Formats: sequence, C-alpha cells, structure tokens
Amino acid sequence: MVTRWSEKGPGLKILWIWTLGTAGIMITNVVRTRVNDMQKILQEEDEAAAAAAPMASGERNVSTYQNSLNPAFGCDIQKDSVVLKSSEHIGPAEIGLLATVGVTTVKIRDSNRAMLLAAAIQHKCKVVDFGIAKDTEESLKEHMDAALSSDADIILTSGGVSMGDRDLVKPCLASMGKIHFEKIRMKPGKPLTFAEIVTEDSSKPSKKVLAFGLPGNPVSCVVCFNLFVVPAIRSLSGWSNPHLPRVHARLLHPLRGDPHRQEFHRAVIRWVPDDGSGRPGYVAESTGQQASSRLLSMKSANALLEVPLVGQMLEAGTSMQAILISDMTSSPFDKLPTASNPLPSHLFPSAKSVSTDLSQVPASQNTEVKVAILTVSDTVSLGAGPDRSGPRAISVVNSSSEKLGGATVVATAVVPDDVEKIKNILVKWSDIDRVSLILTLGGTGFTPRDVTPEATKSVIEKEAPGLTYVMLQESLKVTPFAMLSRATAGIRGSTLIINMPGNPNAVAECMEALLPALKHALKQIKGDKREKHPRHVPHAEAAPVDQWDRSFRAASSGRGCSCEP
Ligand SMILES: Nc1nc2c(c(=O)[nH]1)N[C@H]1C(S)=C(S)[C@@H](COP(=O)(O)OP(=O)(O)OC[C@H]3O[C@@H](n4cnc5c(N)ncnc54)[C@H](O)[C@@H]3O)O[C@H]1N2
Ligand code: MOO
Repeated sequence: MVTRWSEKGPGLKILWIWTLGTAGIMITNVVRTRVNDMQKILQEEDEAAAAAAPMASGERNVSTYQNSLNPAFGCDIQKDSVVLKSSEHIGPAEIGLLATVGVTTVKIRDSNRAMLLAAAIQHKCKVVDFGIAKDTEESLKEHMDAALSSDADIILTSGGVSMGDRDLVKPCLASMGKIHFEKIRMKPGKPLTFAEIVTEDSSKPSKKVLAFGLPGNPVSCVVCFNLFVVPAIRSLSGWSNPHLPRVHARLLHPLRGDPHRQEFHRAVIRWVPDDGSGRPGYVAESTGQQASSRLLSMKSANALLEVPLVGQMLEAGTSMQAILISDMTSSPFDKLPTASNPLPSHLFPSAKSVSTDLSQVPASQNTEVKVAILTVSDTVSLGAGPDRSGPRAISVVNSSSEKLGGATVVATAVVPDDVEKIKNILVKWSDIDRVSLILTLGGTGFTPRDVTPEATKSVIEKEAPGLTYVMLQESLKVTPFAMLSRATAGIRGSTLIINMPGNPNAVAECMEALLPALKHALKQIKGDKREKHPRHVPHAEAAPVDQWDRSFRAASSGRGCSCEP
C-alpha cells in the first residue's frame, strides 16, 4: 500500500482507493465480468428504449450484441502476425483476440490513480493515496476503514461500481453509510455512486464523510470527478457558487444526441469573432470518438457539452451549454488568427456585420472603400448616454467619401471599454468582413478604463505612427489636452485601423489631418506596388535641402553649432 501526502497548502483531505482488481488480471474473468456488465446495461437501455418507442431497424439490440461477442476468430490470423501492438487500446474485441492467440494475462495500466491524484491536488486538496484494494469484501472493507480513520472529508474510489459480480463498492458503501444515489442517467458515468458515511471512532468526534464511488472507466472517472467531486470540494471549501461555469457554444460539426442518457460530450471550445451567427461567441469541436475507455477523448478537452436528449443528428451551428472543465486562458485569444492565417471561412458561413445604427448606412455595400466605425464607450454601451461620436464619424466619412476613394460606412458597433470586446470586433471586421478602414472612437486617454490602444496594438501587424503624429499635430491646434490621447494606428491584413479620441468633435478634427494621404494609404495597403505618392521625387534627383541635411553637413565640417544656418 502506498501512502503519499500532498504538500500543497491547507485544503480538503481526499482519500483515494483503487478498487478494480490487482495489476495482473485474468483475461477470462475480465471478459466475463465486462460481458455481464454490458449485457445488463444494454438490456436495461433497450428495455427503456422499447418502452419509450418501437425500435427502428438497424438499431442495436441485445441479441445482435450477444452474437457479436462470439466471432469466429482464427481464420484470418497468420502465424507470427502481430495481433495487437503494445500501445493499442484493449476493448472486448481485443481481449477476445488475445484469448484466441493464447494470451491470458496482461498488465492493466492504472491511469485513474495518477489522474485523480493530479486532479485533486489541482483543486487544492491534500491527498492520501491508499493504493489498490482487491475485488474482495475483506480487502475493500480494510481499505475503507483505513480511509475513514484518517480524518478525510471525501473518499474517492475508482472502479468496482458496475454491475459485475465482483463490483463490491456499492454493497461496501451501503454497509457503512447511506447511499444517496447509485446510478445516474448520464453518459459517461452511469455507475457513479454517492454515499455519506458518519465516522464512529470513540476517540474522536464523529464526522460526516462524502464517499464517491467513481466508475473505473478512465473517462467516466474523470468526467464524474469534474461534475460531482469538484463542486463538492468547492462547497466544502466555502465557495458560494461551487458549480463549474457554463457557457453557450455552437457546434462546428453535426453531432448525434443520445435519446436516453444525458451525454457530456468531451470537446474543445474556443472564442471566435463570429460563431456563425454573425456575432462573437464560443464554438465547440468534439475530441472525437467518445468511448468511456478512450482517454484520448479527454485529452485537450476543456469543456463537456451538455448534448440535448434527442435521438437524432444535431446540425452544425446548434447552440448548447458547455461546462468548462479547465481554464480558458489558452483558448480565446492567445492564438489570434492572423491575416496570413485567418479563421477558416467555411466555419463562418453567415458572417454579417454587427451594426447598431444602420439607418445612416447607405444601402449599397458594393463599395471600393468599406469603412467600419467602432464607438468604444462604457457610458454609451450601458445605454447611459447617447452615442454622439459614432453618428458624427459616419457623416464625416460620407462627406469625405470621394476624397477617400469612394468610402462607405458598412458597419458600426458600440462596445464597452473592454480589451477582449474591442479585439473581437476589430478581428472580425478585418479578417472576415475585410473592411478597408476601421475608425475607433474613444478610450484612448489616461483613465484606467481607456484600453483602445492596447486592444488595437494586440491585433495590428504593422504600426502606422505617422498617422497618429499628424492627428496629434492637428488636434493640438484645437486643445492642449490632445496630448492626452494615446491613440495608435496600424495595419492588419488589408485593413487600416485608426484610433481617434472619443470627443464627438475629434473625428472631424483628426480626419481633417488624415485626408491628404488616406486614399493613397488605403490603395497601398491593397497591394498596388506602383502606387507611390503621385508627386514622389526620386532621391537621386532631389536637392539636399532639408534642415537635417544642412545641420549634418555643418556639423561634419566642424563649424560651430549644427543648428546654425
Ligand atoms: N482632436 C481632438 N483630440 C483630442 C480631444 C479633442 O477634443 N479633439 N480631446 C482630448 C482629450 S480631452 C482627451 S482626455 C484625450 C483622450 O480621449 P479619449 O479617447 O480617452 O476619449 P474618451 O475619454 O473616451 O472621451 C472623451 C469625452 O468625449 C465624450 N464622448 C466620448 N465618446 C462619446 C460618445 N460616443 N458620444 C458622446 N460623447 C462621447 C465624453 O464626454 C468623454 O468624456 O483625447 C484628446 N484628444
Ligand atoms: O478627459 Mo479629457 O482630458 O476628455 O477632458
């Protein structure tokens, strides 16, 4: 028996016992036990299904399943051929195959132990590992008693809760305490058992211990740990809301719903600028084959999709609840799509511009220079004040349309001073809607909430400091406070993004400064190599007339101050 203490800070103490047999296991027993289990489960499900609806042709039934357990092995195995490689998954068919070629014992890897230890430690528990119990009443009782006397708050067991004749955890828990539930209509994790045991040690005050009989199938085990044990740990630790957070996510592909049991489908969800509805949101992708023994389905999964109870295909784009089982720090925007590696367009078939005020947007979107205007303001987004800057920007663009090369405002939106929300819409407008010019209004100052330049800098690929320089130069003529704007400008893909101060007058003042070069700038971004400045004078023909040049020559000739003419 191994006993190990976690050194991680104070926390709940979790005891864990591994109960499903010993490391070396007789294949014949495993087969018999598993077959019995499966037949019972399948029979129950089919009876339930038959009661609910007549069975459609082609659906699984008990007799066809039994037949499949008696295949005619042998005719296709050549001498010396490899029937299984060491890394291959062993299911009932593989066990049958091994038995056919005379292999009756294999080493079963104990993946659940490491997994549960890591998971409990991650949730700040002190963990005592009670090792492996045999599939006997005595061994199980001995381990349980040891666990109970060690002052634990929660006892976790893994395995031995199915319906095989050697699955003894349920009777053991029943003999020691009160079982609250011993089967759940969920997939995976059906055999999960939960009991409360009150300790009866005369030397100590009695105490209530929560005991979870987790399924032995690795995926079921870890799914049940997340859904049931984590909230219990949090609740005992005093969290006011111990539940795992849920978000809505849209499927990126079709998925079949189970008609009888609530499926918790392992998936990777991530935040995208357009989830298919034209708005930013989470999209979900299955981790693949969901067999409860296939730990690979858990690998990299950050969410469990609560698949609706329907016995039919759910279309791509269906929205459902996703329970977050790991933090999302690596998903939403760490790997922002870039212009050279944009989000796949097939995932966003109905990408539409988010527009809050289309009344002023001209009907024709077929324009040479598409402009989008983003008002960044907590006040306006909360509805606590009217947006005066956005409409001003629309009229400025419309009145300068020709000078901008035929500009039309195709989208407008209002977001609060929130980096993620600003980034989302900038990425969507650049990568999906491919607008030529985005003007952001507001959030460029010095207050803690002003983050527009930070959001912009994180999405642009090239900076355009000249534009902010001339905007500042021009704005300083209007107000000395212009120096308080930290506005930035830059290029993402073929989109030019320019921050402007929030003051409703600022957009006109700044546009005034930019107009002489903006049309030209937008053409250059589109990639016309010949599109140099029309009055560009090649350097070789230009007279060296600038101040810096004169100063440099004066300085190098060693005559007095370089600033003197
Ligand atoms: N060309 C100009 N440049 C600058 C001006 C200016 O008036 N003209 N103002 C300077 C000032 S002052 C500051 S401070 C900085 C930075 O400004 P921000 O980008 O941080 O602007 P905000 O704080 O978001 O807004 C400033 C002010 O404007 C009103 N406002 C903002 N948004 C809206 C809106 N959508 N509708 C109505 N009114 C809005 C609000 O009263 C804010 O207090 O920029 C200098 N540069
Ligand atoms: O905060 Mo400015 O300095 O809007 O007046």
